[in-house]
Amino acid sequence: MSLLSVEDLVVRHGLLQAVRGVSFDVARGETLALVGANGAGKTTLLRAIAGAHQAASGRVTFDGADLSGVPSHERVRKGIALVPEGRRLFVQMTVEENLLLGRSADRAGDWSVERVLETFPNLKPRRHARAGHLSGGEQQATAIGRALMSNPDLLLLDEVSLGLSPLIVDRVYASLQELISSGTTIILVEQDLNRALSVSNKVICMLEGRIALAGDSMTVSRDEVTKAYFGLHRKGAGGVPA
Ligand SMILES: Nc1ncnc2c1ncn2[C@@H]1O[C@H](COP(=O)(O)OP(=O)(O)OP(=O)(O)O)[C@@H](O)[C@H]1O
Repeated sequence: MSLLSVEDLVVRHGLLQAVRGVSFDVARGETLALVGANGAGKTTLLRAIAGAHQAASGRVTFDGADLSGVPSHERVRKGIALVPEGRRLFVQMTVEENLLLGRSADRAGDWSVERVLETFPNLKPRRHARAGHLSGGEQQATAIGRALMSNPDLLLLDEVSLGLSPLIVDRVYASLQELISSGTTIILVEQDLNRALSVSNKVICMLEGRIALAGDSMTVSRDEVTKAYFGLHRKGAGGVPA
């Protein structure tokens, strides 16, 4: 049975349909990369799964339970944790205090402040620093750590590399790789196609609110994804922009 099942989901911002009838499944232990151009609907889809944005129609089923009408804080209790774009840390609070907020879901599991600091060693010396004083990479690690502290079954990561230097992105991804190896189920939105394909088992490319391409990350070609990204696959156009 799938851990997450999304069926014909429609999500609106006012009159705009940002997600238009999207369906897919994620099995336990899988990593799904969501790619697509700006405005394709990736963030809106993640937020709808997390319950941060209400769907207009369709269904999200998690671990066999229909989540329709279930508010976001209840979804965290059920095991869905979102690391939002822009991190959204409490800047006046320390790293440790931000991490401990993840505990409010009160879910059983192995994640502790110590384990987060082991996973993200760059945070160790910053444990008592205010989040507002951290570098971008340290903030990102804190945001992921805070989500892990809820002992999630499903981790939703929205553009974790945004605004970070390539070196720091490498570090964040090295830590993510450990999470993936330990069996955490992840959906991640990533702009960098190579990174998205290398870290995931499955990839979905969104275009204007719809799934333009869904495939196996190992077998799908970069060209196919790039074409789907630009909507060239359905127009039958030949070349892929450089
Ligand atoms: N709060 C909002 N109010 C109105 N429209 C919105 C809102 N958030 C997103 N949109 C619109 O919904 C569509 C999907 O946006 P969304 O942020 O989900 O896309 P995305 O693929 O995550 O893009 P990005 O990479 O730019 O974050 C876009 O047309 C966007 O302008």
